[in-house]
Amino acid sequence: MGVGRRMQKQGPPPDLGKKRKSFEAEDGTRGKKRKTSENSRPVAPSSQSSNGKSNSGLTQHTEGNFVNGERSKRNHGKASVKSGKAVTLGDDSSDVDAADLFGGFDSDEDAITNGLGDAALGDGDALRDDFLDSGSSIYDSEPEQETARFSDDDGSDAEEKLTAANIEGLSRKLQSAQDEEAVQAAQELQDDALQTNISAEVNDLSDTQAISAQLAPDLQLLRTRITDTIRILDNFSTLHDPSCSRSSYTSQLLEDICIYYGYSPYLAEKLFSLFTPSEAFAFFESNETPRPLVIRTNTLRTSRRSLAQALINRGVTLEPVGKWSKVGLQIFESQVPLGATPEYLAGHYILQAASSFLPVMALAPQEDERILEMAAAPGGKSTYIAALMKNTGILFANDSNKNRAKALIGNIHRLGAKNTIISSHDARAFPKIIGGFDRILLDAPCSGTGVIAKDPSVKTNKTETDFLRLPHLQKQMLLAAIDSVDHASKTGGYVVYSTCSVTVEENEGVVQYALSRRPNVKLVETGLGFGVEGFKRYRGKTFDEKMGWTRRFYPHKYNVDGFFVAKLKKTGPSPQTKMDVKGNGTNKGKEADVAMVDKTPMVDDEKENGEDDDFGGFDDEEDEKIIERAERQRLKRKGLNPKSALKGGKTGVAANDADPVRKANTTGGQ
Ligand SMILES: C[S@@+](CC[C@H](N)C(=O)[O-])C[C@H]1O[C@@H](n2cnc3c(N)ncnc32)[C@H](O)[C@@H]1O
Repeated sequence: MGVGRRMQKQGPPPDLGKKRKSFEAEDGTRGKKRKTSENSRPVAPSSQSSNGKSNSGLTQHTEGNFVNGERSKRNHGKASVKSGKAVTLGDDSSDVDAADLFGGFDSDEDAITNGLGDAALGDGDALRDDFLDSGSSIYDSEPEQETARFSDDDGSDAEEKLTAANIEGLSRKLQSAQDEEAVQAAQELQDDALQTNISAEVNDLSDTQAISAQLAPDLQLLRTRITDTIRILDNFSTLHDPSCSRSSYTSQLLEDICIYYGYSPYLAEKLFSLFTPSEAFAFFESNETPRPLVIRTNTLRTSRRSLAQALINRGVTLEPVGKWSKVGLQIFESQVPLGATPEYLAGHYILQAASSFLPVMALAPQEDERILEMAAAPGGKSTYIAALMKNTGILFANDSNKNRAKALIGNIHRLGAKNTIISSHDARAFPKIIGGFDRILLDAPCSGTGVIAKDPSVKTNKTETDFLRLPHLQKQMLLAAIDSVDHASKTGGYVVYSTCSVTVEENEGVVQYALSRRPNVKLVETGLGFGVEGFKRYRGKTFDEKMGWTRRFYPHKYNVDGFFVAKLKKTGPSPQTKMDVKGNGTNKGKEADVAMVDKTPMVDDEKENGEDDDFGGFDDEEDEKIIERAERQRLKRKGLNPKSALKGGKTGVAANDADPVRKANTTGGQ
């Protein structure tokens, strides 16, 4: 972390209405510039949206960063009230007592108890303190705020003007602004040509349309059109222009979103479909701001209170991350690099996103258990599991990527996890290697659509192929997890599945697939006292009725990375899976569910069942063809010869890119 960097408080964002009001205040007066993606297109008003010319000149747009403005004001306010001394920490920093910060917490607070997840999260009221009524009013549109929102459109005041006519007006404005800029640009080019004697080239560029297509649109107008369209879509029956369909408004909006935020049309549509239009807007907005920096106390080495005191003495401004966690500290400001303090080097803490605590809390590891984390590198969750196990029992921390496994080894050592065995296998092979686990965490490789604020490249580099390939891998991994857990465990028999993605294909779709293939598992509650319920229905598909027990965490609701957490309980042996591994020295002498059935490709039982839909199934061969075709196209687009790049035969798709495991390794988190 950079010196002096100040972070906003972890917590929910203000409601959209308030944001909008705040935005109006700022929007007309200031705006930061930010880049859009290369494949962004020029603004195409509804009447002209077929333009479709590429806009290579579109590199900047205005950030009406009202979310930040308001959030940071509010949050910092809260921080200074709660941790007043810390915030004003100066030379006499030693005066500050960490206990003040923690509101006189119990000295045992940091001693992690068994089943922390359930216990710590049981207090719904406490959670609401930290997450407030997170986003509950996001969909509300208070009349006076709505009026204010449109106040700078054209000076008119009435809601009835907020119709398609309004949008068309905006489109015209955008177009005329572009045209005007185009004319100016042409003039400038001519002037340049006169000076440089290259008038011939100027003539080539004299097509105003072509120039227009290369210029940045007026982003304030674009943003206004986005908010206007959202408003109409949210109140469609009363506000829409009868001559315009809902889908034309939606495609206009998506087009604007792609330009404004820099998403590929494919991903913008996928993410948009998860929310109401106004919530989608809040989601896209939140991806433009970083999440708070959080550290997790390593209770194997210290207590949160001692750690907080030590860091305060070094000039760090911090406070507990929220009542839902007893180990998290949110960092607001630091005079020292947090990855190099003596406390860091001594393993007293790890930098870890708050949402990464959640799968481990849902797993609720117990002392003396035998636990597996299937995809564990770089070890943020494994080291938390080891801490909750108080270094008892056995933790298997596995990751197929040997390079990433090195970071895992480093963290396991630094944080002093002594009950941990590190391995590097393809997680899908586990049922054949070792079983009998009381609990398994599968924090699966994913597309990273929950962490776009951290990695904006996700906006453009995730393709349709990724959303076939990743769920395919995730489904296989989840079946392997189920087949490796011990249904007869006295204390457990649980599998937690998590991703840092928000797409349904990678989450509910994967869980649904596992439920349909393994009747010996059922969904149970995560024990996390907050989070949005998982989808029970999506785009015409109906999921298991308990899918609402899975939890979705969104940046715009909780100011954490986007995350998904599902908890499954195994109720009986997997079909055809009994195999006694007693005596092979790998477990506590339990019967392990080594999944012989999984030695055969899982695609077989799908074929038997004849099911294959967007979420419920996959077909290896079919997928492979699609993946290969897409890979060829991608290579061609890059100007590479697919034949030489794709070594080998039919399945020789590609060394790095086409191997889901290798490719997935690039998307990870702590
Ligand atoms: C989201 S990251 C895991 C982050 C980790 N749980 C943590 O908290 O630090 C996903 C991991 O899955 C690993 N991975 C990908 N495919 C795998 C496979 N087939 N078997 C095992 N691990 C795999 C990647 O190397 C990557 O480290």
